[in-house]
Formats: sequence, C-alpha cells, structure tokens
Amino acid sequence: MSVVRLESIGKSFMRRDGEQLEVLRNIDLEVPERSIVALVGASGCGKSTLLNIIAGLVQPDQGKVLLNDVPSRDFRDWRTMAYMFQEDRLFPWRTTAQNVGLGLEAFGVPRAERRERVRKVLELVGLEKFADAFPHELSGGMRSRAALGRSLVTAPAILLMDEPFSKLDPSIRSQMHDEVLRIAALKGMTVIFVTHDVEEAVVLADKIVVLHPRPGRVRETRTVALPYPRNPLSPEVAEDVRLLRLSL
Ligand SMILES: Nc1ncnc2c1ncn2[C@@H]1O[C@H](COP(=O)(O)OP(=O)(O)OP(=O)(O)O)[C@@H](O)[C@H]1O
Repeated sequence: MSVVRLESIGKSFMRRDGEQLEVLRNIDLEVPERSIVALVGASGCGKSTLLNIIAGLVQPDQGKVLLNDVPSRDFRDWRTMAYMFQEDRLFPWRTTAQNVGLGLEAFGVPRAERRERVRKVLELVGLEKFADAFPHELSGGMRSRAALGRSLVTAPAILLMDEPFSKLDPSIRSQMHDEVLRIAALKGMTVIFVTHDVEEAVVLADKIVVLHPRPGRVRETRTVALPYPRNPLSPEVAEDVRLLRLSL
C-alpha cells in the first residue's frame, strides 16, 4: 500500500512582479509503507514546496495528494504526520521534556499520559538524563535529538524532514542518521526527507527522487538496494553517490 501518493501535482506561486512562477509540474510519486524516500535536486527546484504539499501546509494548484489511498484535501489526521525542520526550533524557555511534549499538549493528552509518553521518547532518543535541561544547556547533537523526539512523541506513521541535519557536524549528522534508521525500523515509520547532501540521500533512503528544476519535475527515481547500515566510506555507497551526482 502507498502511504503517500501524489498524482499530477502542479504548483505555481505569484512573484512580486505579478508574474506566475511555475514551481512544480506534473509530479507523480508513490511512497510505500515503511520506505525512506529522499527528495533531491538543484536549489530552488521545489523540494521543500513538494514536502509542504505532502504535509498539507501548501495546497497544490493541480493534482491530488492521497494518504493511505484517501484524498487528503478534505480530511487529514494530523497525528499521522510529523514534520522536522532544518532548525531545531526548540523553545528556549521550555525544558527538553516540555519541548518534546508540545505535540501532546496540542492534542490535549492528559498530563499523566503525557509524562509517560515523553519519558519513553526521551529514552528512545537517548536524552533521558536531560529531561530537565534547557535548550542552551544542550549540545547541537542533543538539540537535534530533542527536535527528533518532539516529532516522534505523537507516534506519527510518517515523518517528514526538511534538511534536518544539514547544520550539524559530520560525525553528529552520521549519528543522527543511525538514530533515524533505528527508530524508523523500530516504529515501522515511513520517512520522506529533503536533502542537498547526496551522501545523506544514499545512506538513508531506499528510494531517491531526483527533481529537475524550472519547473520542478521528476527527472528520475532511483532505488538504493544496499543493505543497512550503510557505511558512507564503503565503495558501494561511494559508487551510488557518484551515480547520483551524475543525474543531478
Ligand atoms: N510562498 C512562496 N511564495 C512565492 N514563491 C515561493 C514560495 N515558496 C517557494 N517559492 C519559490 O519556489 C521555488 C522553489 O522553492 P523551494 O523552497 O520549494 O525549493 P527547494 O528545492 O526546496 O530549494 P532549496 O534547495 O534552495 O531549499 C523558489 O524559487 C522559491 O523562491
């Protein structure tokens, strides 16, 4: 079953000079359950716009978004999806536990249940000892773990990520890749993410969608058949990275 299906998606934005800017044209995409899909392509080719359309944050001008085969235009259960941004966007006045629990508060989950679920998620992302720390007391990697925990606390079936690790040091980024793969497998999540980093795409994704710019169209869909975990230094990963670079 496709968790997300896009059919002939098109989107234009009005530019400041009043001209229409066609950003996406005729995008079809199938995202099977439990898959990890990377959206890659030149800057400005519409990757984030496409992710925002999947998230329901932007409405397409043409085409349909189907979630579990149901058109999402009229109905969307927000709990099925979580969105992780490029910046961690933690509230500085809230502790790690309070930041992580935000989504549960928004859904009106009672306090006792919230505490328990936050505790479990903090354990999942390795922050159980930092529940009461404030964001400024956390390292970059820990902040990223907290942001991931905040996304996971509602137990989403689909995790959307827009370049969530691009600001991290390479070694921390690689730890976060391991975490995402571990948690996605454990929880049976589907992950769709945008990246500029071809190596990140090859290490994480089983399907890579290459977008062609102006307007954004699907140039190619590549399958990465390498077993997990994938070592970025291995010749197999390096070869897939080389081939992906050629198709960008
Ligand atoms: N709300 C908006 N209003 C007007 N133009 C927009 C809007 N959102 C995006 N755009 C334009 O649409 C185009 C695609 O933007 P988008 O952010 O989706 O691309 P991207 O591939 O994610 O880029 P990058 O890799 O640089 O983040 C860009 O030219 C951008 O300026």
